[in-house]
Amino acid sequence: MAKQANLYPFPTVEALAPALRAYVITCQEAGIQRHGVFKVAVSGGSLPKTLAQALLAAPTSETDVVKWNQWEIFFADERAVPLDHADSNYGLLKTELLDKLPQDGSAAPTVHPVDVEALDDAQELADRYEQTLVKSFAGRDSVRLPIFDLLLLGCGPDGHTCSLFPGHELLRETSAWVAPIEDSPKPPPRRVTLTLPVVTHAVRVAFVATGGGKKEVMKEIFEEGNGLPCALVNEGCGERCSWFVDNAAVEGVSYPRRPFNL
Ligand SMILES: O=C1O[C@H](COP(=O)(O)O)[C@@H](O)[C@H](O)[C@H]1O
Repeated sequence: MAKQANLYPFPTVEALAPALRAYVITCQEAGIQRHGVFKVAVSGGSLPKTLAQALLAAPTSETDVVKWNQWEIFFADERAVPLDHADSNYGLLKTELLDKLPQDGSAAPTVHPVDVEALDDAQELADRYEQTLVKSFAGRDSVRLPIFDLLLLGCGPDGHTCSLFPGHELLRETSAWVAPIEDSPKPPPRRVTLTLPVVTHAVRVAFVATGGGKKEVMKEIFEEGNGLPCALVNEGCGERCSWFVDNAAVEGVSYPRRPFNL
């Protein structure tokens, strides 16, 4: 039987953050070993804050190093708004994390925001972002689907991830890498998102879900699935998928927990 997604619960976000850091650094080292860079896509929402807590912490050993200059950061989804808009996932990551890195060149990841020249046309915005991926991944995967070293994802209270929403036709997309959405049920309505095949093709996928507000949907994802986007990622990735959660988010959820060990 295929192995299932890993569920790692922690008492608090403070306890979760060092484990998330260790996991990301392991993925970073694997990516650098494979192709000299670490290609990671990140979500917006509550993720960047927890990620910053994990990655901005002081190193605890010689190998506990975030090699920012070898990171290539993409966005798992983005809203069609200017990059300094309050709804921008890029803007959020910048405020929470990128602006807090040393600005002297010693920690300068390559960051790939969407092309703001195309904000008025979601299809064009998606096509241009797909071209950004094609350029970055070309020659390496030659190139049915890009293979991210890691996707860092959030889980909405309705079970959405990226901008893939429950029951939406986008869940049936099979050929695009990046797709537009004009009718997101969560505002703002116009967005672009990595598609499900790209998400499930990543080397590793990590969800971060914290707080009691997530516990009903976590129960549904892990006990029933119900075709929820997060459950589809679990099914598509199996053990390549890991969930970093606090106890509040999984209270009452029947699913085997794993102790976090790398
Ligand atoms: O709209 C979005 O929501 C999801 C989930 O956000 P959260 O605040 O519930 O963690 C997020 O992962 C996605 O990137 C964002 O565009």
